[in-house]
Amino acid sequence: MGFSSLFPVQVAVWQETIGPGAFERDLCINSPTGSGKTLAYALPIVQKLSTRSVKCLRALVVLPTRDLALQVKEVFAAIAPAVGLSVGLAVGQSSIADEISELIKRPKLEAGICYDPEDVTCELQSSVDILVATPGRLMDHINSTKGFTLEHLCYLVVDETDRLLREAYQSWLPTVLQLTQSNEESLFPLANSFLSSTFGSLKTIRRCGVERGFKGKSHPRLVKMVLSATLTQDPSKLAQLNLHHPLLMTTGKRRYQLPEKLESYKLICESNLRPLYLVALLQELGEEKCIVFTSSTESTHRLCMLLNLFGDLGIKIKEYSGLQRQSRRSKTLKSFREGKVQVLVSSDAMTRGMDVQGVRNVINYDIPAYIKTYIHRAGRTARAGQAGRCFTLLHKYEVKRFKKMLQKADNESVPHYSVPSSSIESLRAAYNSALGKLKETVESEASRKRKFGSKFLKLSRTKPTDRRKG
Ligand SMILES: Nc1ncnc2c1ncn2[C@@H]1O[C@H](COP(=O)(O)OP(=O)(O)OP(=O)(O)O)[C@@H](O)[C@H]1O
Repeated sequence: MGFSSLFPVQVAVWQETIGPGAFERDLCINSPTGSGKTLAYALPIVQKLSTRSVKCLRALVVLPTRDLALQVKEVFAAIAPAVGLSVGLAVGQSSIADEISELIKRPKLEAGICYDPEDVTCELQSSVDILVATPGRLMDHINSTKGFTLEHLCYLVVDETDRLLREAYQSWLPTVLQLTQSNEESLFPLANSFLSSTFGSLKTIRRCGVERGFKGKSHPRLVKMVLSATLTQDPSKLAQLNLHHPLLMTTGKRRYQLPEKLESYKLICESNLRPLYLVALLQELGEEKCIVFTSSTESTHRLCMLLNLFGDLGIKIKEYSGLQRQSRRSKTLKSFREGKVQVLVSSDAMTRGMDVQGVRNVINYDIPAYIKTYIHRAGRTARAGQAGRCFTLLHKYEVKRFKKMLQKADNESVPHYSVPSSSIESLRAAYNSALGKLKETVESEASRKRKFGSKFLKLSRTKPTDRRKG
């Protein structure tokens, strides 16, 4: 991967997981954004599994979003094949049939014999040793994919833990924990009957020893690693993970820590002039890659439209938000990675975990509501020991709240950043004209939506089959 040495969190996790006494405890890792947490768990898992002799699903990594899962899969894909391990991906908004054929090995067809997918007696095997998944699609496979089993699972990673614990996603966590509990350690004596009735054909109760590929070795339980840059230390929340003598590994005394080379600035302006200040700031930053965060998908959409109506700013600006289709988002992200787009206007869909090389600046167009949000947004820059800047646009009445919020991350003073008033004045005419055009665009969008809505309503009053097509 071109790395010459390990980052501190990678060394610390390696020492805790490899060698005598390894993985005696589950690990809770709280380390700043961009500090290399992905490789910190990927390396020991791949190392540990490198001696396995039978292919089956032994490591599961769960992440909250599809783009994040893709990113983590790439990290595993860079190191796992070297020791003969395969990595799979289970994420929403992609064909489940294609995914199943990637994840499950069909029995070899002998001449003249056809494979019957309904035949429950035929043994299906996993094609992958490591699976990177989002919770929804993971549950789809658990509930309905023949041959998909967590019976052999040795490692469970819950990345962006605090975010994943907040969202229940069809009870994915209790389900995974139930399915991976060995019989003798089961707290639920009725688990077998519960599972067989709840999950249909599922046959995935854990057995120890041979089936998990650790004959004669000392790993009878499922090892868990949970990580975040803002990991919760609330025992009642962590209890959901049923951790085994958990060990907290953290970089500093504080829960919230910003990257060392991050510089935070505040830019004070009147609320109605924020777009002007933003444009002036973007012009100053030139072609440096930048992410502008807003507080909602709606304001992301409008702000991006407004910026693009400003006339030729000489910067390519695109929207990235939960309002868009996944395919559109992925395309935008690719262009941003490749440098074809310089500015992304984003809702919080982008805040967690995304790693894009060369992002030098982050701008909070709206003040984040919580320090956690600030940390994850700002953490899209100043990654991997690089320098980066985070600007927050504030009304003067918000300054006190902002200061208090940043104190939680040990950031006592945030300097002012000012843009020359001449830049603001020179942009006024373009701003007024852009506002006019924005009004027209928003109205025409709304009328298109209304038309589409009434068409959809008409369709929905016809046959149910037509409705599905609509
Ligand atoms: N040992 C290393 N040497 C140099 N670069 C590294 C090393 N390990 C990881 N990196 C790079 O550091 C960047 C950040 O890594 P990663 O995405 O794992 O951070 P993270 O701690 O998970 O951040 P976040 O909390 O935002 O998800 C990536 O671009 C990765 O390629």
